[in-house]
Amino acid sequence: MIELLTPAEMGRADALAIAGGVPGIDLMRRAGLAVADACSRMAGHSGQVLVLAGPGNNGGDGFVAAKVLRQRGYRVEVLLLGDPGRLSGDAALAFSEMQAARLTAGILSQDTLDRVPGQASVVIDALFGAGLSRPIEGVAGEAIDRVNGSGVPVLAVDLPSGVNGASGEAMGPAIRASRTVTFFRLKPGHLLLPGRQLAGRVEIADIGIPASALDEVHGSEAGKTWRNDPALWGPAFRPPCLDGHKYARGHAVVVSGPALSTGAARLAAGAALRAGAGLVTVATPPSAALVNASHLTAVMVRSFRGSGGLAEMLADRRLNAIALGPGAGVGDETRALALTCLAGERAVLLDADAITSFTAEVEALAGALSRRTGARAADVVLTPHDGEFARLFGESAVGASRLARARAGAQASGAVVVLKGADTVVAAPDGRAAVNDNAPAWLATAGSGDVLSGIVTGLLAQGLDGFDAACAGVWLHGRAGALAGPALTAEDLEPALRQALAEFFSRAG
Ligand SMILES: NC(=O)C1=CN([C@@H]2O[C@H](COP(=O)(O)OP(=O)(O)OC[C@H]3O[C@@H](n4cnc5c(N)ncnc54)[C@H](O)[C@@H]3O)[C@@H](O)[C@H]2O)[C@@H](O)CC1
Ligand SMILES: [K+]
Repeated sequence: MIELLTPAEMGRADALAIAGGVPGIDLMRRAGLAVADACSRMAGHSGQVLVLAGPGNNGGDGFVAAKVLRQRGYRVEVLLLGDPGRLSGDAALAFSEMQAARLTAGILSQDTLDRVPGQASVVIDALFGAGLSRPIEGVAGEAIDRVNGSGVPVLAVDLPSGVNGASGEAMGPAIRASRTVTFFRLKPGHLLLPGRQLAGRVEIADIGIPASALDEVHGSEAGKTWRNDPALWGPAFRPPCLDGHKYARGHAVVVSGPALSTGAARLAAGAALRAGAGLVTVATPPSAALVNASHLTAVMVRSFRGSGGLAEMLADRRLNAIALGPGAGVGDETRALALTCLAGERAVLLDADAITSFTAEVEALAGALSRRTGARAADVVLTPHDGEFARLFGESAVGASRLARARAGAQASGAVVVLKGADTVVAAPDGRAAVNDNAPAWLATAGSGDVLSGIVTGLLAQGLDGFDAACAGVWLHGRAGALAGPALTAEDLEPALRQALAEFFSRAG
């Protein structure tokens, strides 16, 4: 279940299920039951539950849950935002079924705000879900502030109210939930920040939408979106064959910076080797050759002079993946090296200074990419963090969500874009995208990005395509960070990567 559906796609999946003969009220009853089950687990055998219900179908799920919880013996209070007479469709039906079970609703207003959260041991947030269309204001916003300030555990229905399901952005006040029950598939807003933090632990409930609906709705004009998970890229990443040769696993090159900035390239090179590249060479300017050579053992060192020298080295077609950027320095020289890397039939990763060397000149980069030929023409990966992304693509892209920005960047450049952050997004030029959620906060440390570049380059050398290598690299990097644990440094990631790979291969069988 790694597909992510936007609220609009989810609405179409609901509609397809209904058109296929599953009544909408049945979907709502199953949704509400799943919410009631989650609430029972949170509240224990007894307790008081406050249900905040909105005017749409999210509120409808809340009415079903309220009724079920009441029947289970909980004390339940329902406060409805708006006029019950204006409820319509399945929500109106669920409201009357709740009333038939002798549970009435109060109206959420200034007069009833002091009952929020009152004596409740759990608050069910059924104000807004997929239908949130503007920032929450007025009494609903005040109720959200009161709930958030109370410390009472909150169970959100589908999405924490106020969170945009497509982007994870908080549109005005937003519920801070301890748990969220969503339906059929996760939404991008459950993984993108701040939505991920506001949703708490997310559970996915099956409400009877047939899997066939997924084929029709997942991946429309906006492209497919997934949670970054081994299920996405695992099939493309096989362990070495018993009768394999190291040359079959590629030869990665990492370009070193000058004498005083060589550590980044060595971190990347070590990670590329650990990720499984058969051979790894650090390509170094002559001034840094000695310092690189004195620190490297399994990784080879070769010196080159300027972009002409690098082009000569790269004439060896066995060098099938190259990384440039970590410690490279910003300027014309790095830019020329990047164009040299791109002008050949090999996979290329550009990071850090290599990206910044194209500041506001994405057309120059895109032009070089468009001239690429051969089987690996599309295997170019850019790994910017937010600042580097803004420098390359300009401020205009800054307002959009990280998912939309990464997609726009991939489309504008023609490269796979890894927009790094706590919620790293990987996007391909054709619109495919994956959102990563396994990286611990400890991973934000000096040199961590260099290790990521190395892992991705090592995977590119083994023949993974740009999107798979980027997704796998980001996931393995996050997993290595989690295994290395608190207070990790970039040096700790390489041994932890070994453990992450061992885990992955043992699960993949
Ligand atoms: N048949 C279905 O479509 C199903 C829907 N389900 C539930 O239905 C939800 C989606 O229902 P809806 O599409 O009705 O949307 P919501 O219930 O999320 O909200 C829509 C209503 O809120 C109003 N609204 C939106 N933003 C507002 C704001 N900031 N301030 C005040 N009012 C605002 C809209 O005008 C509309 O009346 C899902 O999140 C899920 O919980 C589930 O019951 C499963 C089945
Ligand atoms: K909600």
